[in-house]
Amino acid sequence: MTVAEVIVDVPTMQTNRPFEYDVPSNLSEVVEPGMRVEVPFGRGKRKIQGFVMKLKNTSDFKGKLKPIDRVIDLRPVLSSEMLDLSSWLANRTYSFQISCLQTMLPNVMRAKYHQLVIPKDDDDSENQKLFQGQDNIEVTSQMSDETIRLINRLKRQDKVEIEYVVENKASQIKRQAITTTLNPIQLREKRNELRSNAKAQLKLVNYLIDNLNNLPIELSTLSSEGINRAAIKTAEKNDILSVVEVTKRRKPVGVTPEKTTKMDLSEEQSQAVDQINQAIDSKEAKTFLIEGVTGSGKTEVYLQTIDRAVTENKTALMLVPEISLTPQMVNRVTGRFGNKVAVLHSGLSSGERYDEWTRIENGSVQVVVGARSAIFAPLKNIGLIIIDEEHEASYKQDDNPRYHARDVALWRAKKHNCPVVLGSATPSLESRARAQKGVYQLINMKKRINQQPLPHVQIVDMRDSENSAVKGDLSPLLQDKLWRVLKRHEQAIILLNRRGYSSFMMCRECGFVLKCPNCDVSLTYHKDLGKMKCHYCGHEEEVPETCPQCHSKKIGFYGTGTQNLERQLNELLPEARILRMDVDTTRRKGAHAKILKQFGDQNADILLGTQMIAKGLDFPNVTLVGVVNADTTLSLSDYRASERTFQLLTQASGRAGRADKSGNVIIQTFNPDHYAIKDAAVQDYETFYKQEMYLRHQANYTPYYFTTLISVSHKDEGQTLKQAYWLKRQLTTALSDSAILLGPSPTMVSRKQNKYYYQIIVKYKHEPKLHQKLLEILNDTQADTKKGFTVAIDNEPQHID
Ligand SMILES: Nc1ncnc2c1ncn2[C@@H]1O[C@H](COP(=O)(O)OP(=O)(O)OP(=O)(O)O)[C@@H](O)[C@H]1O
Ligand SMILES: [Zn+2]
Ligand SMILES: [Zn+2]
Repeated sequence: MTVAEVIVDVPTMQTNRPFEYDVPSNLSEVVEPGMRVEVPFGRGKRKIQGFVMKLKNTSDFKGKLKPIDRVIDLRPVLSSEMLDLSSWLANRTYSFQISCLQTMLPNVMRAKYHQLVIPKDDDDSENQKLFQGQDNIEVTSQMSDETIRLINRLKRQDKVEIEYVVENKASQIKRQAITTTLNPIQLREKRNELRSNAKAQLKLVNYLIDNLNNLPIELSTLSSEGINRAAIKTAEKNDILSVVEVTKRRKPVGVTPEKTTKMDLSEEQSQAVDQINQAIDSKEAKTFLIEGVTGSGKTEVYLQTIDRAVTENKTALMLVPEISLTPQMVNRVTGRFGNKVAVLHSGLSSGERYDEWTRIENGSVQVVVGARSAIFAPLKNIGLIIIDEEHEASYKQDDNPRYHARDVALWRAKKHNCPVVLGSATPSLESRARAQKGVYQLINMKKRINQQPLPHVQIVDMRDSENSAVKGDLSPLLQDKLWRVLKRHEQAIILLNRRGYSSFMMCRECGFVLKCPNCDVSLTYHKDLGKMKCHYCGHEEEVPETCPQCHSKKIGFYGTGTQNLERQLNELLPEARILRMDVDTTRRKGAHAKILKQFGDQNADILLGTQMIAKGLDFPNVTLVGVVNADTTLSLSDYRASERTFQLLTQASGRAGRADKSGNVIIQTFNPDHYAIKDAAVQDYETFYKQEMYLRHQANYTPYYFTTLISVSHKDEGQTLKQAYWLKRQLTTALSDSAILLGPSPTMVSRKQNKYYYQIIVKYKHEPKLHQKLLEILNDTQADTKKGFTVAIDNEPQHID
């Protein structure tokens, strides 16, 4: 007997474990781990999907096992590595294993697609029997078991292959076309029936007769031949032709970049490359942290180490933040490795994405570049994993499963015995601290390429009378610098910092930001309460009318939009060509790339935008970067506020003066003395790191403490709060005295879709019972599902809001 362990697609706590099913003899040669199957579940005739995790010969189950109904995939869609990973991930992220399994598959495989069986050998007698002259056959649920078995045997004998075909609206264009069932003789008869003054009809029928080999013919083609819709309609009415829809496959557009070759490395680069290559050669699952200033040439280090892996017939995986997955970055990789590269990003239609996934899965590519979810790319024999801009919060998924790509990378590296390279000019404090302890190996790159100096940064104190007197958001100094850049035909980047925007209060006279007396994070305004509130401990107070520090009345909510700023720039510099990049201008597919190309081709002078323009960009003609409002990030109601500010300012400044012209940066702020701003101005990561570590230590935050965020929601606010307090009591019993419990407090938007959200923060160093307790809590809350509670657990949250 063969028994399959199956994870079923019923995302509840009770079903979050493998269920055993009998593999009926007709499927015994078909079912393999990693395939999806359809199984009966529960009472009644309900059929659900599941993933086969394991096959075995015995079962402890006393009764009669239900049989697997049918297989959905004719080949495994997940490897054994991925199956293992899903177990680990589910446990680590407190999510259902079924969600983890599904997360690993490309979107389309969760939706609709066809499987085609294609003969590799047309002359084979069994193939002839199966295909009966057809090019391929589609696998359907009606197919007999016998046929499925035959297909499976042929597949094993390598006589057929199975291809997934996506029914994809995005990558296919539907067009109208005409076709006819009439033969030339019938058509001529029809023509003879036409009146001689029916000129349009005559023309159409003649055209049809001449082009019978080209059917169906698109309406657009006909129209260019001077045949109009009316004529087609009439012909349709007279049964001469019919109008049909045809689909045309859209080829992904993209220019193949010019082939590049290895650059001669700088001293620092070659030291980095040597260390990493050595780890690749000796198959060491070691983690490197490259702390390299902006423009130090980290990308070339990535490329040359990837090259080593590829040369040794291994594969390499490189993650970049979605937003820096620009053509510039992609071209650098494809320019070096050509068609050995697969690129995964959200700009692809799901069909294109699926095609890339297939190329990876069947071993046609050796290098994968992609955003967060590319960490699940089905690569075999991985020799190197790279995470660029490793500090980026976007590497953590916001929804279930709340995984961090870095954790998954480290897990996979251990499986494959390969090094991981984390790179950044501004590493996350966690990673830098791990390097301090020797868990990661630190590689420093302190110099820019070609002896270029770091840009010259000036901090503008917006509290100064000269600056506060200006109408609008641009200080006289920034105005002057912009004007000079234009005159020299160079380019500028203007950053409007929108993070944390307008929910906090700041005094425009003295820069004072209203903070929580207990938690050292800023208070945020809760519209529904009309009060200022702390997201950590729940402390609340009235909205102040005057500044508690200087008693000025200029305290208020603070912020300008990009459109407004664009208008100000236009008024100030009417001759300047300005590109605006924000959520509004980048909504359409490809818009982001288009704007960057326009700027790169120097068809604009100023690129104005939000966070999305701050990192990764490498434009040689940019000599000025202006940050309009450095303070907004600083006022995030999150203990990472200073870290985020430092990172943003350093990264943004790093866009200036990367080639042979030197760069200038202007940072406008109301908090010129803040260490995050001062250290960013001199691009001094190490000094910032020390200061920030000291403060984190004082306040018991990461990386000195682990953090887990637990949020609970329900339609009724009283119920939510009650449940939150119950949760807190549960946790208290399981935790030692050294753990810190904060809350319950309402989240930033405490009411979403008519549900109330409260959260509890656990800070701890070593709590062996916590994990089990959290699983129990999830379980208990699930049992209460009828009452409509949702509990979410976020391990090491990236934002607390
Ligand atoms: N060895 C080299 N010789 C000449 N030019 C180089 C070399 N290495 C890198 N460069 C060039 O230096 C510039 C900066 O390199 P790169 O973009 O990799 O910097 P980075 O370290 O990734 O910086 P950031 O963190 O700001 O993105 C690029 O234009 C790159 O082509
Ligand atoms: Zn003040
Ligand atoms: Zn507080």
